[in-house]
Amino acid sequence: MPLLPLALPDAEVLLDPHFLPPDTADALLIELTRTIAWRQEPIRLFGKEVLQPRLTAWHGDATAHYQYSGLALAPQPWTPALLELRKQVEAATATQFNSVLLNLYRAGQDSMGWHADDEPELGPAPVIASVSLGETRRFRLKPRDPQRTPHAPVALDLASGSLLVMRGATQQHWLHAVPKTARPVGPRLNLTFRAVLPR
Ligand SMILES: O=C(O)CCC(=O)C(=O)O
Ligand SMILES: [Fe+2]
Repeated sequence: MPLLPLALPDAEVLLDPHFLPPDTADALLIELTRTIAWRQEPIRLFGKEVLQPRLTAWHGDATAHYQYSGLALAPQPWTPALLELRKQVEAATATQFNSVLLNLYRAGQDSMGWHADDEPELGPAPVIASVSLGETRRFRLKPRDPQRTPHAPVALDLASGSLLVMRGATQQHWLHAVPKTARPVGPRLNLTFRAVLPR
């Protein structure tokens, strides 16, 4: 299925809800849940050390160092499953990626707060390619400055096997989040492929 653009001002967001066949998505979810060395990283939130409300892992080329929410992350090496998925994502997006951030939302209380992927090492207009596996969770987007970008917040339900691409000025003008949900939900695994610039 093709990537279809969403009509949003000051952004380039594209979605393919059926990027991976359901069987492939299911198998990948099981394999990655089992084999990735998941960690719950501490972050500083309003001056306090807390644990991130999700599990994470960072894989990529040895040169792809990355700062994330104040964490300096050295990448773990690519695994065969991650390399295969990268190949498919690169073909679909005509973009090359040297790293991937994995997030495991164990249940509804796991989340990601409002942010933009605007770290300097991603460059001014990064392409972020996001594959979701497992439980459908709501992904929200809202303008950073509603004066400049007059648009209501957007909610996308990212189902298993979907591919979401954010590129162009999206990170400059929009924020995104995966809020907690009170619904009883199973695990969701998300992979965001990124191109980290050399230091
Ligand atoms: O889980 C998601 O869909 C979003 C992940 C995300 O925004 C990130 O890794 O920066
Ligand atoms: Fe993000």
